Amino acid sequence: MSKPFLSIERLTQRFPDGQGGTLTVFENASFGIEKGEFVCILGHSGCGKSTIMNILAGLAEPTSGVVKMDGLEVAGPSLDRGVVFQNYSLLPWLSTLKNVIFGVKARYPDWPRDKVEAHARDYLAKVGLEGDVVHRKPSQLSGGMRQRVSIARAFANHPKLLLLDEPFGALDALTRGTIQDELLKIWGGTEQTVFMITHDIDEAILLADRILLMTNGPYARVAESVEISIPRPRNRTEIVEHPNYYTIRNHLVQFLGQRSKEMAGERIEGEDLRPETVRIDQAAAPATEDNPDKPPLRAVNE
Ligand SMILES: Nc1ncnc2c1ncn2[C@@H]1O[C@H](COP(=O)(O)OP(=O)(O)OP(=O)(O)O)[C@@H](O)[C@H]1O
Repeated sequence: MSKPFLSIERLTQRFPDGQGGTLTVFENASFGIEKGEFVCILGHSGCGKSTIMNILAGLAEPTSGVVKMDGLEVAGPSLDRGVVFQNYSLLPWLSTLKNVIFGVKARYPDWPRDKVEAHARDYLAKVGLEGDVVHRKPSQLSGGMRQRVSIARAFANHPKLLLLDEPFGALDALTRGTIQDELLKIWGGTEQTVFMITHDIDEAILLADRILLMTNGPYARVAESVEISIPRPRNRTEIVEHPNYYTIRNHLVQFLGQRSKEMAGERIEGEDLRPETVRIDQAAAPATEDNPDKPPLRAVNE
């Protein structure tokens, strides 16, 4: 089998637990992400999602294991990997436009000034920021606008991998909805691979090709990889009509509400613990007479 674009191999993270012992957040976690995939990760607070993201970004080193992108080991941060955090991380002394230009200049040092500026404006326009607003400083923008700038800045740099750590966590539901749509639009036109942490099940179903489900820690595991068998383009109002929507949603709710806790702390021996692939497709296998209300669910081990 050929290696995926991003390959997480036997990742283990231990921290001192503050009482003279060791906390094992996860052990021998392995999974892959294909080029162009949009993958969300769901799990309860403290299971280790941000730790995984920081390792993928090259901002932290695991206790053991490796991450490879395009076959090369991730060691330290790189412009090939863009990160968007919940707290925006814009440069407060620069205007909106200059915040984006700053990143583009670093990425494409040979581009002439006007090309850099046009490119930055183009990406800001894709998230609905045009006109005078691009000259405002971050402190003069609303939370939703600031997050749009962060997303425009990240996409404008064409990173091979985009890491989003709960980018909409601090936004109200309406703004969140609009920016999710913008994110889908901006991602749809690229080959970009996205790995995103969210706590919002509906957001994950709307955006993702695949959702990774983590059990509670310690010894958390990426237990399942749930394929979102709903065609694109998707939109918030129509997606709920799809026959797979509620079956997938119920599966995720059940995992997070019950199974993630039942499996908590379970230490599984193994060198290479991979998630089980779950495909839920009502259309492919409709409910039968013997089994009228239990949706068919196929779990495939890869
Ligand atoms: N530098 C550190 N030193 C010690 N323990 C740490 C450190 N960083 C994280 N942890 C612990 O590792 C575990 C995983 O933390 P992490 O932030 O990755 O969780 P998370 O799933 O992202 O949580 P949330 O959803 O609340 O952001 C937690 O128990 C946390 O307390």
